Amino acid sequence: MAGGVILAQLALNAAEIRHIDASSMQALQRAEDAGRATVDALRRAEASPFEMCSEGDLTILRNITYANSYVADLGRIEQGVVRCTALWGKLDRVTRLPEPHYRPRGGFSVWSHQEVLQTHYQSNLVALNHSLAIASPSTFDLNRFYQDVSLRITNGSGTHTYAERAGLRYNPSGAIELLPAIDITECSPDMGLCAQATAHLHWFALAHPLSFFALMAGSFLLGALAYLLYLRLRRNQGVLEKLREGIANDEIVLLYQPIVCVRDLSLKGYEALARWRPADEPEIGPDIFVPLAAQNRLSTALAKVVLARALREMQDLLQADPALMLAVNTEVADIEDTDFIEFALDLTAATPGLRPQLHLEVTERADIRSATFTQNIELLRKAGFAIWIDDFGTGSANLSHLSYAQFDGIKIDRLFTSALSTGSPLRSVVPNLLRLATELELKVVIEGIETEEQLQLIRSIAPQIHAQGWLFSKAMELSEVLQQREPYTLEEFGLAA
Ligand SMILES: Nc1nc2c(ncn2[C@@H]2O[C@@H]3COP(=O)(O)O[C@H]4[C@@H](O)[C@H](n5cnc6c(=O)[nH]c(N)nc65)O[C@@H]4COP(=O)(O)O[C@H]3[C@H]2O)c(=O)[nH]1
Repeated sequence: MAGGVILAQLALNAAEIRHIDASSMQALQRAEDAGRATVDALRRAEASPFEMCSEGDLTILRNITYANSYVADLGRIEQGVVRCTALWGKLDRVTRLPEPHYRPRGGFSVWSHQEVLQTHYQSNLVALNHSLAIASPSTFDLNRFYQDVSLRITNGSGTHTYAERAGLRYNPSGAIELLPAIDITECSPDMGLCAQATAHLHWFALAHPLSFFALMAGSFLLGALAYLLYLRLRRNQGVLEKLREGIANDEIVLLYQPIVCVRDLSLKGYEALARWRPADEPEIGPDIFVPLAAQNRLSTALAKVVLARALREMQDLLQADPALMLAVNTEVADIEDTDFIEFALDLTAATPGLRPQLHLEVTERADIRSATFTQNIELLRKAGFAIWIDDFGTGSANLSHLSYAQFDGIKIDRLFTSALSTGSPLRSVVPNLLRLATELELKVVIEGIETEEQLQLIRSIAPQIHAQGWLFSKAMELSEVLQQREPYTLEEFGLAA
């Protein structure tokens, strides 16, 4: 904010200095014009062939005066006495001129009009031999220049002032004069004239109060925005650091949601769903921390702890029932990461027989298609893992995926499941996806079964597929899974065998 005000102040003062300089240049130009015109009028008057103050002479003086806007009157002087003027004619009263105030080069004499005639206005008398020019008060016309600048027209040495005018101020009260007055003088040596312009520099805040307050408000807003941005970055960095520590310190726990066969509702496996339980803080859902990890190169670290924990917690169940599967979520970036592939192979090196029971579900959060992805899918499948495409049919996981690599199955997103029993235009998507899966020999799990009606519909279309959803169970704590509840029955859900 202070920087903005200082810049505005500097800009204002630079503009003011240019303005003062321009004022003195303009005033000097006017003074030169007036000087030349006066000299010209006097020389022409001197050239009059008529007797001094005769009718002919007065006519000549009048004609010169009419044609010259800088000269108010032209007269004749003899031995220091004014004899006549074009305006007044022959003078009865003797008007004796005092000693000239100033004698410029070329035989001229200059008086201040006020000194000679005690007029209230400011002007000059200039004489050359027998001729006298009475300048008009507007000869130097200083009032036509910027009103805020003080102007003074002088002779070259500054001893005679031809005209002067005080400048108005932006800040007439003049309460604050901490800033200096700037004085710029321009001279014309040929004419023996100088123009001096003076003005005080102004405080931006007083000269432009509205702009000042707008600048203050703008700077304040910018500052506040920058501060908020800083806080946000710091908070994000804080959360990220916490997540990094949370992954390392086993704060990522897993819940398990059952997956059943649609035909007879027999239990086919579980999907491991991660939760972040930071110490002394409320649980955080995967919708928040999974994308955060994905955006900050923590995805693989997360995938590793999830896979390791899932295997550690479910190994006994899997070994007890080789038909039971365990789905674990991964990102495309994890599959592309050699570190994760090696980790998965090492982790299961002692129990390779469990690999076909481990279903790695791949979710794509960014559009990444690489040769590494395809190669690693092949590698994992060769090693025995099953690879599934998660959220199939949604924007990020679609048909084009199937061309990258060979997959074992697709998970149909719950978006389409909820459309099944409504008048939604998406209603036909599930039957179409099922046809496609059959053609491509892909296994299918349909997600998000919430109602008996949806289960019934699915059973009528594709009894061979598997399903998961809140109708059967929400994601459960490991302790519940290990209690191994009674198998689901068709009757339980109002279905006939
Ligand atoms: N409304 C409704 N929802 C149902 C129903 N049945 C299951 N769900 C929820 O749908 C999500 C299914 O998981 P997903 O599609 O893999 O979607 C997952 C997955 O993409 C991601 N995720 C979860 N755990 C992990 C993980 O360990 N690693 C990675 N990379 N992603 C994970 O977070 C997403 C959300 O997981 P959750 O919040 O646990 O949400 C789970 C589950 O609780 C239902 O009948 N109705």
